[in-house]
Amino acid sequence: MTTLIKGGQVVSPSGALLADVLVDGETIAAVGAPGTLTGDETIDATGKYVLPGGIDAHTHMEMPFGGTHSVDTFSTGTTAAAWGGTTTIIDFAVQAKGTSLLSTLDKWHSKADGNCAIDYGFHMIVSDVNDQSLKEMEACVDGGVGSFKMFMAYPGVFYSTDGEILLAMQKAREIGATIMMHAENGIAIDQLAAQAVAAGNTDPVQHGLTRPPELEGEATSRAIQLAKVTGAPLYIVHLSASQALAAVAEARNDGQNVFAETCPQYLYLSIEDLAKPDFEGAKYVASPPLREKSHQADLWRGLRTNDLSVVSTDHCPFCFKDQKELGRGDFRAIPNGMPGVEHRMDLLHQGVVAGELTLGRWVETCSATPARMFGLYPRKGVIAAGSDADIVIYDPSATQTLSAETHHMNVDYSAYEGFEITGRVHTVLSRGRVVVSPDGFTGSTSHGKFLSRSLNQYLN
Ligand SMILES: NC(=O)NCCC(=O)O
Ligand SMILES: [Zn+2]
Ligand SMILES: [Zn+2]
Repeated sequence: MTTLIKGGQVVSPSGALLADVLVDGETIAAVGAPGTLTGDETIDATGKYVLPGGIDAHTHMEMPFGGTHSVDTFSTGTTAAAWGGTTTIIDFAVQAKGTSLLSTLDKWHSKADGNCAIDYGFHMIVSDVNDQSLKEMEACVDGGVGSFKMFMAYPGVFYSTDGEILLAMQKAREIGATIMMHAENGIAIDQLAAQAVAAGNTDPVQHGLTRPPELEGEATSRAIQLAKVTGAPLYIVHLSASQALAAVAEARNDGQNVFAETCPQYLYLSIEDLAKPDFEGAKYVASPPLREKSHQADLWRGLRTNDLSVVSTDHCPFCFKDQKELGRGDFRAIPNGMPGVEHRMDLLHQGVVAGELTLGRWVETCSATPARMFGLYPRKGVIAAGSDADIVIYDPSATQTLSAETHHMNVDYSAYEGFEITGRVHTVLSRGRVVVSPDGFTGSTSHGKFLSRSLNQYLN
C-alpha cells in the first residue's frame, strides 16, 4: 500500500521545494514534481511543509538523577516527542560508578526496547574511566553506540578528571568515536554553591549565580585543548554561554573537529525565569543554567554561522511537586533538568518566523545535521528515495499556545507556559506509519526500533 503526500513544500537544508512524496511501506519510494506521482492513499499537504522527522540527539528518559528519576518513561517521552514532530531520539545510557558499559547498555535496552513510539538510539555516559570501560568503548561501537558523553561537572556523580578525559579521548580517536562533553568547571562551581548556601542564599536563582558563564567558557576551552592534543572529535552538549560559543568558533576556525549543540531553553528563557518568586524558579533549574538574555543573540547567531550545528532539548523532566521541591531550602538539591522534547520543532519554527533562522537551517539543525553527526544519515534526516519514511507535515500558518494543560509530556508544568507559537504539527509518519494526525496519536509505544548507529559522518 502506497501513500502519496501531495501539494506540500518539501524542506531540506537547501530550502523549500514544491514536490510530492510517495511512501511505500517503511521507506520513501520517490520524490517528484507536483502531479507526477500516484499512490493508493493520499494525504493533502497543500499549503504545508513536508519535513524530515525531527531528530532530538539529547534526551534523558527515566534517568536516575538527584536521588530520583526523570519522569518521562520511554513510552510517554517518545509519544510526546512524536506529538511535536520528533521521530528519532538519541537517549543516554548512564554508567553508574563501578558498573560496566556493556551492562549499562543492556540496562537501557531493557528500558527502551519495545516501549518506544518512535525510533531511538543511545549515547553512553562514561562516569567511571578505567581499563575495563576504556576497552568496552570499542564493544559499544560494535553495539551501535558511537558517541560517549563525559562530564567536567557534577563532582562525585558523573565528573571525570582531565586525565580520565584524556584517556577516553585517546580511545575515541583510536576507534573513531565522538566524545560529547558537559563542559562546566564543576570543582569551582561546587565551591561557589557551598559559599552561597553558607551565606544563607538558597533560592533557585543561586543555581544560575553560582554557575557563571565564565566557568562554562573555561571548561569548554579546556575540553577543546584536550581534544586537540588527542585528535578526538568533540561535541559540546547543551552550550548556553557566549564564552563557550566563542571557544567553539575559534576551534572550528582553526579547522578542529569541534561541534556544538544548544537547546531551546537557552534561546528563549533566561536567569529571570530562575529568579521567579515562591520557588517557581526551580522549574528552570538545569545545567548549564539559564543565562542573562544577552547570550541569546549570540546563540541565534551561532546557529546561523554553524558554530552551533544542532538544536537538541536535553529533555530531563522532573515534576515541580515532590521532585523539584526536594530543593526547597537548598537549591543544590533541586534535580537538574527541564522538559521540552515536545516543543523543539515548534520553538525553532518560531525562530524562522522571527527571522532568526532560514527554513533550511531549521531542518538542518533539527534533523539533517543530528542525523549526520550521529551516523543516521541518509536513513534519517532527509526526504529522499530510499530513506525511512519519517515525515512531518507541518502547518506554518496555524497558531497554538504551549501549556501543561495540553502537552503530552508526563510532567506537571511547562517551561514554556503560555508561549504563543505560529505553526504546528499536522501529521507525523514514523517509518511510513501515521503516528500523529488531526485525530490525535495513532501510533503505538511498541513501534519504535533501536537504531544501531554508524560513526560521526562529518569525519568519514
Ligand atoms: N542538563 C541537566 O540539567 N540535566 C540533565 C543531565 C545533563 O545533561 O547534564
Ligand atoms: Zn549535561
Ligand atoms: Zn543532558
